[in-house]
Amino acid sequence: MSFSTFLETRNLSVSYYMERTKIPAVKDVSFSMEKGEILGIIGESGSGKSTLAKAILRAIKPPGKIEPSSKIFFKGRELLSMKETDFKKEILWKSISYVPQASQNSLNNTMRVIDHFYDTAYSHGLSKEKVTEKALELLKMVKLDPERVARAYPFQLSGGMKQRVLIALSLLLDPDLVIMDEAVSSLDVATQRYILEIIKDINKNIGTSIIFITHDISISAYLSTDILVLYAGELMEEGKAEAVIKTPLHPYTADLISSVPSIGGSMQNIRPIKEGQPSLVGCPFNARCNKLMDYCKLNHPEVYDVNGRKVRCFLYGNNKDK
Ligand SMILES: Nc1ncnc2c1ncn2[C@@H]1O[C@H](COP(=O)(O)OP(=O)(O)OP(=O)(O)O)[C@@H](O)[C@H]1O
Repeated sequence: MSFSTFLETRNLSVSYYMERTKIPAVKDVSFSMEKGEILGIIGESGSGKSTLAKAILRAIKPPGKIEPSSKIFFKGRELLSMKETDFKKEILWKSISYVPQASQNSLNNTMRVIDHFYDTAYSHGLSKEKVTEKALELLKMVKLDPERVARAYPFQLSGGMKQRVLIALSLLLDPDLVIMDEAVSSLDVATQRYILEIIKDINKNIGTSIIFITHDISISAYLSTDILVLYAGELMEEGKAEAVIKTPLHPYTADLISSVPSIGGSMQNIRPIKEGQPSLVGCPFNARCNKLMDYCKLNHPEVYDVNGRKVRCFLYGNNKDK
């Protein structure tokens, strides 16, 4: 790891140990991100996006387990080997915070919005005056009427407003990184766009780095500076967003892009992605791939470096004589 690396996972693997089977949800994922990036993590349902986010937050609960070979470096510290109390005191909320999936339900309807800010700040020793001042400033930043919303109960707010409250809350302790899991998925398209603009502004104006998890590649294309594509728990492609969207290298990324009207081109060019389950033998995408070679059926590709892009596909590996 270079000391300038902001976040780096190395061989991160997470499995859920059920009574009879082991579900490997995240497999050997190695990626890094620099400060100031908006990294979009995309993939279909079940591809391991939330599990990856929870691993960085050390929020994996049994039957889930982070495999021992995994490492997560953040600003020069290895997070998984930190004492839990140190992680909670020094990293969580203060350096890395999050907006969880289905987050609108994570607000407590019996507490006013401002009390959620007091609650979050409580264990970090901030005075009530300071928290009030900061909360109002943040509510304004996410384009809410600060005084009115601070006094409101969550049930008095729309879904989009609650989502903005949660984004404001995630910024309370000035974190370097916020992980947002499907933060706009449940909202209508106009509200989504409005919130994506706010997220872009936060990134630009206060420099907060963001990991934005979504199953919708058009959202990622719109928001992200960098994109990481997951399939069946594995990194399939990673690179600068513009390059990934304009010239996708992995057949799966290409299929995701051409299945979406807003970035795939005209309606005539839209192709639905072939259905199928991840394969347990060979390349996990082999049952759905339109560039399938015989070799992919039995062999598992590693991640290849293609001009600074990462891609897990034999089209880019040295597979001659195979
Ligand atoms: N608590 C759990 N117990 C058992 N298996 C789990 C648990 N949480 C996730 N999994 C399994 O791990 C795999 C990855 O799930 P994960 O929720 O991380 O995917 P995801 O890409 O975030 O999907 P979604 O977009 O639907 O949330 C799936 O096969 C899922 O069934």
